[in-house]
Amino acid sequence: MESTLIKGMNGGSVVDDDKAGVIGGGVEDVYGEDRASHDQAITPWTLSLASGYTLLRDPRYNKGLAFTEKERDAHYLTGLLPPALFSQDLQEKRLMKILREYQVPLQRYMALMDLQERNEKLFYKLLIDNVEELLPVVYTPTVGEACQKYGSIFRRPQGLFISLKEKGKILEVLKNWPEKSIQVIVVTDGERILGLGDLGCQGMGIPVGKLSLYTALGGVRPSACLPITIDVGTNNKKLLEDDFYIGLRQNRATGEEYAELLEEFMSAVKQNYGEKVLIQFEDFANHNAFELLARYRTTHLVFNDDIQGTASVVLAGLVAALKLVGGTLADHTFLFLGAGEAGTGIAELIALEISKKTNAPLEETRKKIWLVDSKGLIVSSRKESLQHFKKPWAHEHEPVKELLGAVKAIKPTVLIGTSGVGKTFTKEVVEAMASFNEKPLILALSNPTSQSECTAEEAYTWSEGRAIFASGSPFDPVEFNGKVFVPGQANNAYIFPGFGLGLIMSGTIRVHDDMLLAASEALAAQVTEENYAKGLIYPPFTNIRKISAHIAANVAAKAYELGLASHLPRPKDLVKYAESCMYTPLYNSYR
Ligand SMILES: NC(=O)C1=CN([C@@H]2O[C@H](COP(=O)(O)OP(=O)(O)OC[C@H]3O[C@@H](n4cnc5c(N)ncnc54)[C@H](OP(=O)(O)O)[C@@H]3O)[C@@H](O)[C@H]2O)C=CC1
Ligand SMILES: CC(=O)C(=O)O
Ligand SMILES: [Mg+2]
Repeated sequence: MESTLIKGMNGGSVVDDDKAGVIGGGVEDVYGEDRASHDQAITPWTLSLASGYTLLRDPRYNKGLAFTEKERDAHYLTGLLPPALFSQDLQEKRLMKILREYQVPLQRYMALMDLQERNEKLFYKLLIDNVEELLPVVYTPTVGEACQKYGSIFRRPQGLFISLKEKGKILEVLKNWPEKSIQVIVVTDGERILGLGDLGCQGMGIPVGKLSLYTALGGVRPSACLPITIDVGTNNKKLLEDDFYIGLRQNRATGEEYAELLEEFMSAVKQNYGEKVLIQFEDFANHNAFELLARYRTTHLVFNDDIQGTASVVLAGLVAALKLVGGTLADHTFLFLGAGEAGTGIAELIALEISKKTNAPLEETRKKIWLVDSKGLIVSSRKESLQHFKKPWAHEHEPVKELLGAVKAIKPTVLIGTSGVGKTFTKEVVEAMASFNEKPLILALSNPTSQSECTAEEAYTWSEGRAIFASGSPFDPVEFNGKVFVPGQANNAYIFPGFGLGLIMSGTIRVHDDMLLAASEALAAQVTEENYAKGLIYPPFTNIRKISAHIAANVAAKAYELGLASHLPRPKDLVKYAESCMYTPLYNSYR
């Protein structure tokens, strides 16, 4: 086969003629490319081939019918495409029409994954321009169903699979990944996928989905994102017996065997990608999650989204909600259903924020926060038998077995669901909240929708329209007594993309709790009077890139303040700098 060298961006054959382009999400396309987020120059596509056939199958550079006549000529594409020329906007219009025709959410998910595999820029343009419509497809709730059925819908592998079989050669496996300049890794071991439990290797849908949000919502370029699933087996009997299961067919490795694999992975990542690669732990079970975070937070740039990202987003919602319910955080009483990663992570950040604001010690500020787990209210008489992360919450109180009893005994102003169990905020629970609160604040955070502690309709109806409600997975607006209530989405997707961008653009080497508070503060500040008027405690996702830029700026500012940032000098205007770092999915022209 005769070789023809085709060069991309750095070969000088790509022209930025989209400089003035504006795409959705409220961020102007300053550079037409995401240059400022590059540590090194972009690797161009340099292919040896006889025709442009390969170019059409390279999702990073393929433009499909948007290749111009000149490009078709220059890149051996003539005849490989039908004659029509489509603009990127027309391509988007066509695809959105097709997507809307699918009745089944999983079909939309599969169509979007196919698009990502076929034409990356178009995929991200769709996602950014139609974020509210497509978020529930690439993310919760549909991604949950996709993970459950991953084996059956599997077409082409996405991300990197590292299994127990690769023990001793993880560095080699990392080197198989085609991209060398990685800035964010989202990694799972699949043991606690949303509220759906152990999905083993099929949890891969989560890192893939989270990273597509890193790009669409936070502007981190796709080539810098690496989804990883660590497969140590699964204890899900149904999957082990499923002919189409794609993972190792064995029970989960635990103890030393698990710890050694993770240690090798963490060392290999640092060796291969350096000190500044962000590793986001996602959907690990809590018996590993807390330990991994504690072990690696002083040696690596690590962030646990379920513990820390969730805490930051919920704190933002609570701070914003004060405008509607009044008082300061310290005036409120919090009750959680669920005392795992999300529950105790949020509780700790609320206590920290109150402590910072009031100068009261943490031990004191924790006392207004109560948690219920599967055995009932966490109280001091249970202390001995509690997991370490629950112990700080074992306050003096008589034992209470059920949530309803706890609600009646504690009389919280804020009720937060982080149990992973649906329908647990019953009519009686919501009515009790509404009986002693003028505006009960109710957050049903568990994902996906099937696991939500209650629906938006239930929260508004049972509280007679008085609840301020937000949920982990989205719900449609609800009409009650002639008034339309718009529920917010309390999901860590508001935080992690901007948070990660802030770390990357400042070259930060460690995550500090104050950065979570900084992210929270930035998000809360983005809620407008118009949002409050609708009862919203989060801004809509439509402007998420603008929001992410503000979060990134606040996080980076904190990193510089703490002396943890390495990109010097510090840019003067961090919001503008964050925006200039963001990847935009507009096509380049090829000479
Ligand atoms: N909206 C968002 O952004 C986020 C939402 N989540 C969601 O939160 C949920 C929990 O996640 P995570 O905290 O990581 O999970 P964990 O497994 O760490 O914690 C679950 C907690 O819920 C408790 N629990 C389970 N069943 C019941 C029950 N019937 N009654 C009372 N308590 C119960 C468990 O009790 P015990 O300890 O006794 O077993 C445990 O304390 C998931 O659905 C997840 O999708 C998570 C992160 C972010
Ligand atoms: C949103 C998320 O991270 C979770 O449900 O696990
Ligand atoms: Mg998660």
